[in-house]
Amino acid sequence: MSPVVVVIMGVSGCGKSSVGVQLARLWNATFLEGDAMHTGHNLAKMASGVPLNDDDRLPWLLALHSRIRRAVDFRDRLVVACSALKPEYRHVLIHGRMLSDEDDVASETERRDAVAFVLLAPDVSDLRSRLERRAGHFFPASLLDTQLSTLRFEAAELFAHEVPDEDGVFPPPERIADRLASALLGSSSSGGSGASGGSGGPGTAAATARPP
Ligand SMILES: Nc1ncnc2c1ncn2[C@@H]1O[C@H](COP(=O)(O)OP(=O)(O)O)[C@@H](O)[C@H]1O
Ligand SMILES: O=C(O)[C@H](O)[C@@H](O)[C@H](O)[C@H](O)COP(=O)(O)O
Repeated sequence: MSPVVVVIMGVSGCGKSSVGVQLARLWNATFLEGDAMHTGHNLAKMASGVPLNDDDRLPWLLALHSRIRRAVDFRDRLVVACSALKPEYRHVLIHGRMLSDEDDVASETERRDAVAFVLLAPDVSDLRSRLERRAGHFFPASLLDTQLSTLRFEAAELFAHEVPDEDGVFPPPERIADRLASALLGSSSSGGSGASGGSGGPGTAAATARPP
């Protein structure tokens, strides 16, 4: 199954919302801002400088899962901005529960293939200055380190992994969105899963095709 849902993931300030809005426009999808679905408790906790834990995040991830599930079932394109920092969290987004023994059965694979994860990973110095410049947001720059230490992923989980180019420049949101949209439109017209034509090198949107 080609992707129906794209989750733009990564730590705070990496550009999830900026890329997500533009990708949704180009790919003709609905955009869902994950932060809009946090509980008041979670927002207040982060605003007070305390990072969320697994228990705080679970209801939020389940709420996002129900939107993702509906999009997959109805094949309604959806782009979601969500930190999705751990493999366990991404599993909840796709399947609506934590990892379990049943996870490798064929029906689960189809659902997994319908959801593409795109990791945005600017340099830490870039992230820090973006967060320090971002006025009026509930998320304090002081929490960036906890986000970076919580983030875990394997290349095979990702549809694309965006990093700075060889000159250390992170691409603008428009360029990332453009490349993602081309890869997604290519993957749906060819009927295949994952991105096609990526070089696999750093800085390449859609560089990492999902394994079959
Ligand atoms: N690719 C980019 N290059 C430079 N600045 C960016 C880029 N993407 C986002 N920004 C800026 O970084 C800040 C955080 O972006 P945002 O999209 O809100 O990130 P997130 O949703 O991941 O927290 C904003 O001020 C935004 O304008
Ligand atoms: O899982 C979490 O700890 C939060 O979701 C966190 O990752 C998110 O980043 C904040 O909500 C800040 O919002 P932005 O990511 O949009 O800056």
